[in-house]
Amino acid sequence: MSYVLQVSDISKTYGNDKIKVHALKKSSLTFSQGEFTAIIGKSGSGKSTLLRILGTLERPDAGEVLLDGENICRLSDKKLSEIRRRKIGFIYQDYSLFPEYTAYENIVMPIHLDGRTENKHIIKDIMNTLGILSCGDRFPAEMSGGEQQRTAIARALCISPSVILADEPTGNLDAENANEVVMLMSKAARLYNQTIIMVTHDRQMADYADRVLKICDGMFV
Ligand SMILES: Nc1ncnc2c1ncn2[C@@H]1O[C@H](COP(=O)(O)OP(=O)(O)OP(=O)(O)O)[C@@H](O)[C@H]1O
Repeated sequence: MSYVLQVSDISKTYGNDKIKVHALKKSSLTFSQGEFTAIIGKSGSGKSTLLRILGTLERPDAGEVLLDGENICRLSDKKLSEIRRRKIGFIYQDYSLFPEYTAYENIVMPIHLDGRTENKHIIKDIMNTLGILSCGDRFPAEMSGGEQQRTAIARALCISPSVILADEPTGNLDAENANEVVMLMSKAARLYNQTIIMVTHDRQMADYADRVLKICDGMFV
């Protein structure tokens, strides 16, 4: 079976000779195409460290990460930024939208930054799926938190990345909006066969995922 992401024996240690924090300890995981995975664990268990390594924002001290079969731990910074642009979608707790651009402009920004032109039909289809078709001309300040996060999800989906990494995507939302956002992520994974990995504190949010992984002190249990 081929996997979108294959993580083998990765370790990450922070600190110096006196104080060492083993954030990840020889962790191995695989992620399949179209699978929506939730990663849960207590504060400090290593969730964000893993997501940063999968997102090529940090390198592990040992082990390897294969994205579409390519070891992303050994690539140059230039190649990594290309991979981030084309193969990885990011969703953050604070939405990270540009306030001076409309929802539509925010959504298509990664395509434009890559020097390409968007297919308007595909963008409209994604916006429709996420229930934000009517928000296209609005600025982030004119949208609710839920609408802003759905815009951020559309932005991640529109490049059809190999994987979407979502770090506490519901952290700033009330219960109703949080449920809706995660339900839509689950729907998008199915509809677009999109691999999504979500880190969350919230066990209830994790229930929407196809698979829940628990991390404890840098190890998956
Ligand atoms: N840059 C860093 N320098 C030193 N220690 C770090 C650094 N980043 C993370 N750590 C430590 O590594 C461990 C794992 O941190 P990480 O941020 O991955 O946990 P987390 O599960 O995402 O926590 P939270 O849910 O609070 O965000 C923690 O003990 C943390 O203090």
